[in-house]
Amino acid sequence: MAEMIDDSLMVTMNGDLCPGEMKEEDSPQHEVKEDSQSSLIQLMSAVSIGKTSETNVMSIIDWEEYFMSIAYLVANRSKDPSTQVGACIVNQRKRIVGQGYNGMPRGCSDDEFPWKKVGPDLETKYFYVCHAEMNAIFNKNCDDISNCTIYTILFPCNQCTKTIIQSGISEVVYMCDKNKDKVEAIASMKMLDACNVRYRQLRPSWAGLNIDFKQGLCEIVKIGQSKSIPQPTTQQIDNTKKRQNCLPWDAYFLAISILVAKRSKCPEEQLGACIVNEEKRIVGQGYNGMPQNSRNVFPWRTDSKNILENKILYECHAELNAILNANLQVKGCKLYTITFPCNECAKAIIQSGIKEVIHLKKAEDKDTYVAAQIMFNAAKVTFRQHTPKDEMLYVDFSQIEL
Ligand SMILES: O=c1ccn([C@H]2C[C@H](O)[C@@H](COP(=O)(O)O)O2)c(=O)[nH]1
Repeated sequence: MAEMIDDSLMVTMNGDLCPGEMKEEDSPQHEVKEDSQSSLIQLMSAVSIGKTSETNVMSIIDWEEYFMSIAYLVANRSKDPSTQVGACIVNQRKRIVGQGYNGMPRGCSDDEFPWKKVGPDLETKYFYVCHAEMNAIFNKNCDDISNCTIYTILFPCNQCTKTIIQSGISEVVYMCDKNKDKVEAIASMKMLDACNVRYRQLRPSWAGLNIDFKQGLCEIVKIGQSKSIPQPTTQQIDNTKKRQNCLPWDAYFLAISILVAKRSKCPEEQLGACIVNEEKRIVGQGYNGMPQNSRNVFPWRTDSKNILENKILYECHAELNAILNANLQVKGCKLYTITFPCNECAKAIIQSGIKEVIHLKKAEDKDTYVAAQIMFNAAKVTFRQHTPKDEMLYVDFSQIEL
């Protein structure tokens, strides 16, 4: 049975939630101990935080939209000239544990293997290309993905379905079922039904994703709203050769960081970060938020004379959360982030063994960033600003006919 997704969620300036917001325990932020938390709650009541007269709102991407958006963004790495598919695997704590797109097997050159759709079997892509779902499973960043959900653009074929079932995934959420009458899809359904793996279609309420590298912002483009959004240039595609305009790695990881930021409830600035290992696997992602399980008791404001009523003492930064959310070793990894890390995050980056920081925006001239740079230099953590070639990336959700 198909399920509708929620509209984007809104949060008010003081952190109050609008109807339908996820409970705080659903947040993938790092955990805090319950006992230390209760004393904090008392403290917060004592300083009577909570209501402010401010009415600013910030849009937050819904979990399901977020995971499917990740799948669409990942698809932008595919070299397949005709169909770019993406998939992402999510565990019960709502952490992304695997991402993949359709491509040739490791070591099989994208330039040498065929991308043709028609011709003698051995000369078409079909015998060689690995599907997005299979790649997401093989790219997993933890040992066990049982009871996870896979978000995928296409309903999985029978081969991927076998891999999904054998890896213990318990739910498949897909957008497009254009292949539903093909024998491969029918076989998939038979296997999923027999093995009690749930599957459902996500009906899109959005047309695409507009990633603005200049501002470090992401806009969800709803259906019917797309006219104001710059459309990708249409060029003649040669679908016998590898796709040329695939998103470069640095731009891709920064785009992921921008999308991750869209989960942040911070009304002032939504920030995101991701950590990438040598194999180019994303091992951790994070956004700025209050400590996990803090039940929205902490303020988002920044303007109170009483420092205990401001967010600064409580907010966990995106970089810290990405490190704490990592499922694999972060030693030797790269960290991609929208803004240059503050001195506190710099300490966490250095202590965790991260070796390179790639930031989208220029570091502001403030002591916290100067201190971070001094420490990075001393610790031999390299850092560089990366400005993607294109200022905007439009991720088109209608690229695959629904
Ligand atoms: O579930 C699926 C089904 C297909 N793919 C990949 C395999 C190919 O690279 C393309 C399909 O190419 P067409 O030109 O549309 O036949 O999509 C996948 O990753 N997952």
